[in-house]
Amino acid sequence: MLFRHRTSRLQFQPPRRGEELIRFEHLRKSFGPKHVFDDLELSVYAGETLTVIGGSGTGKSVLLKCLIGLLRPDAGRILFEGQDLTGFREEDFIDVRRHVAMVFQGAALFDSLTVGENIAYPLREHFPDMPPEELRERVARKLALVNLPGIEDMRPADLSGGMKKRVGLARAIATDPEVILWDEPTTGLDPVTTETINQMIRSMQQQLGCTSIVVTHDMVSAFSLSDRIAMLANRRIAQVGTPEEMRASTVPEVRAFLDARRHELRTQEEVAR
Ligand SMILES: Nc1ncnc2c1ncn2[C@@H]1O[C@H](COP(=O)(O)OP(=O)(O)OP(=O)(O)O)[C@@H](O)[C@H]1O
Repeated sequence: MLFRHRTSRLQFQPPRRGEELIRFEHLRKSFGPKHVFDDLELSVYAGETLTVIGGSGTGKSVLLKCLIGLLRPDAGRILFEGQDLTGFREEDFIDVRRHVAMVFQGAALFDSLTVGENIAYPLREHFPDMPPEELRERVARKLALVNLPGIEDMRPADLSGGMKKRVGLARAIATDPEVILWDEPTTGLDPVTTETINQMIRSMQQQLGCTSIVVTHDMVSAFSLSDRIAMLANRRIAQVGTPEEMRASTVPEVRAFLDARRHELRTQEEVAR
């Protein structure tokens, strides 16, 4: 069933898999004297999982925040489905965030609300007319999708770190976004929970056809999850390519970054053998 939502400036036609969905064009961003991006260019295609890697402070989180309007670029354009978001007002970004959902590093759940109320929150915001039974049904469906059925009445304080991340994901996908942004989804998790979260990222792509942009320090996850990997260095994208292309890279910044993490990646290959 379709529900009324606020008048939208964003005209969104779901793109076909493989079509360009997002383009960062000549992006510049500084904080005072600190230049984070200088003429950054990057395209993201519908249905792909793109991982953004790079050293600490290279602007991985800033890139995600610019896309959903939490930060504004100084110059350049961000095209979403061909529409330039840089002229959007704060209220226009509410609609962008219905299509592009961010799963925050710390899950960022409201502790005073139950799990069910946390997941219902964005639905109430975007679909004020949705009847309570439809709300309940959608919340239940999203919890089932993250393999946590029936925990609506629990409180965030009673959940493990991995469960919180999955509830954070259920809330992020409550509005059926086309794009999911993952900010360090596996940081601080043990290997088993890391694999569970990685499976979630894959299943969002396979079951829902979502496009994912993943920011991570975890090279093992980056290489196992991604259709493409983009590396940020020196205020721009140093290279973007498939995991195989990145492994074989001769771009100096990429080579140096990956060589410094050779041990992590070698261990992964040994485990895979
Ligand atoms: N709101 C802000 N105000 C001032 N400086 C900021 C702000 N947000 C980010 N920065 C600066 O921009 C740079 C890039 O930050 P960002 O958080 O995107 O890095 P990152 O690549 O995600 O790093 P990490 O891997 O350590 O999380 C950093 O130097 C950071 O201090």
